[in-house]
Amino acid sequence: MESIKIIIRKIKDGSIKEMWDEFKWMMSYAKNYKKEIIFYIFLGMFSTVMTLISSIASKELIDVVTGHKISKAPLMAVIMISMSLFSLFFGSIMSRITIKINIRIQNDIQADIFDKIIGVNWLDLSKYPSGDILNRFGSDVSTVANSAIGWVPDIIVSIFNFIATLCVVMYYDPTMMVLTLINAPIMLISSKLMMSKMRKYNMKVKEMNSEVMDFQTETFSNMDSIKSFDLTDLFSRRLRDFQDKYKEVNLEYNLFSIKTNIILSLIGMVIQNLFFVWAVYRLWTGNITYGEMTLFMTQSGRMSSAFSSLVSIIPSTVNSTISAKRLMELISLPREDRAEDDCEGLKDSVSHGFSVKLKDVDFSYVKEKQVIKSSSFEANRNEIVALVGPSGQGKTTLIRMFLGLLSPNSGEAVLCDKNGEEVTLNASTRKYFSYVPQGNTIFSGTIAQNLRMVKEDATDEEIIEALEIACAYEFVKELPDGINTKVGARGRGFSEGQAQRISIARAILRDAPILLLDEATSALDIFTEKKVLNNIIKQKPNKTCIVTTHRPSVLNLCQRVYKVEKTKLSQLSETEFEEFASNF
Ligand SMILES: Nc1ncnc2c1ncn2[C@@H]1O[C@H](COP(=O)(O)OP(=O)(O)OP(=O)(O)O)[C@@H](O)[C@H]1O
Repeated sequence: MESIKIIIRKIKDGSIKEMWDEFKWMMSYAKNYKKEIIFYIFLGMFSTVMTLISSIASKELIDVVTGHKISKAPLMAVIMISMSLFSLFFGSIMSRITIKINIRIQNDIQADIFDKIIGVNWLDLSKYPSGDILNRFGSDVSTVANSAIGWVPDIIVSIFNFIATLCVVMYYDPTMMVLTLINAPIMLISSKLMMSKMRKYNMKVKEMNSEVMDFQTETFSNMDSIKSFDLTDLFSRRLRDFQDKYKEVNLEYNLFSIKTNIILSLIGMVIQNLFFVWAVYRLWTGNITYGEMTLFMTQSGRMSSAFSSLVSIIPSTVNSTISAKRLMELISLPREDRAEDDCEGLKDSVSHGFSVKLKDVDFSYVKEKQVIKSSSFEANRNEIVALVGPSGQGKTTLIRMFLGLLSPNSGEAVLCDKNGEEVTLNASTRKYFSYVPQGNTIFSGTIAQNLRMVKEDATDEEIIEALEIACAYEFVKELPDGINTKVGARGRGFSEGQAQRISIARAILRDAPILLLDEATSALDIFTEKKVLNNIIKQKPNKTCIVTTHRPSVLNLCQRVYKVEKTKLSQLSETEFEEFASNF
């Protein structure tokens, strides 16, 4: 009675329903491979039939040797050997098909999930640590892909195997069949009881893996700081702490698995021994032949292995549904708003330039902390407009709003063409912006490849022109391979100021009407900084340039300066500006 109550509780706590939804999601990927999967199942069943025929042939052969049906001997030997060879052959084909489909499904799922993840709303995705995303993208995708191909076919083939073997046993001795079936309800009830605990442990292990991955990515991308602050011992200790936690979680899960395995194996052993005792008894009483006895023993082994593979589907099901759950969570995050149609009308005015406007905007990342409140802003074509203010007051937040990565909680953020037509800033207006973020954003490849990322068909001359405007060509031309010089990830091999100028050149090559420079000239000397900004305005007419800066040298080039402080964005008057600049 108690166990029935537990089962009902498990069903009610929703883990079965949750798993069913996750299963359906995984299977949606397998749908595209119906034909291959059906073929795989067919081969699996065929191989089972071959093995059964081979077992029956071996029974006959034993009967021949022990004095029965002597005339059938050569035929039985041929059948037995050829069936075993057939089954070997089909086993190899199946393994080949499995790997082929598996790689294709894995690539499919990975590509699909990758597209979905990069299409997710920036703010929602930014809440996940990059190590966690990497772990989900790597290990969870591969688990789901393996299950999409292996799961259903394996269940079907194992059930077929079980039933076919059962039929053979029933044909020779129905009591044996009953003994075999005792296994089933016991195994099913115990696996059901294990399910929710297994899911809990599995989730814990996966979360731990994500934490470790996050720690590793963070450590290796901040090696400079770790070494310069002499933090190597600290990070070594942290790694060991993670390893201890990892060990603890995994060992806990392993202990649980061992306990459940022992219970299931004991049940299996009892049944198998009952089976054996019954077969010996039947042989002793002369009801079966030696051949039948051997057949029962091999079939009992086959049935228990078919049953174990059915039971082992349970932990792998838990593992893959948890992976599916983690991936579903990522891809079900809200997608970016791409109101493509709204910005259709802007296409023709690109060469005339655009204005960017904020109208009475409020924004907060989290409810408790307002970042921008009742603020307005305007930057027009042929203008350099500065955003200044103390650190952490919201300058980068405003840049994210211009890029349509963030939307105001209230008020309007719009792009405006020369005729005054306005379009709300969103993911599809992003193409009208060139952005140079804070920090190093160079990718591995050559300098030319880095620039061509934003304009695939750019000629060498266009690349050189952009590098010249960004004052980068003066050092690039001195390099032995010029624009084809290799750059390491994050600009390795170049100084910060050089990497910044390559990033600016890339933004210039994109030739978008609006250029956003977020502290993008911070590593340049004052002279080069001024030269870069002057070049942009002179050589690229109708551009709107918005810069965030802490340096007064840039401010003198700006038509307007906005200060962000204490949630307010306010335009500085000339006197305020002079006062502000003198306080630097
Ligand atoms: N992804 C985020 N989630 C939650 N809060 C954030 C996030 N990014 C920034 N903030 C908060 O928003 C505020 C403004 O940050 P922002 O990066 O816009 O400042 P900033 O003026 O550009 O600073 P700095 O001059 O140092 O670059 C800060 O208090 C910061 O803690």
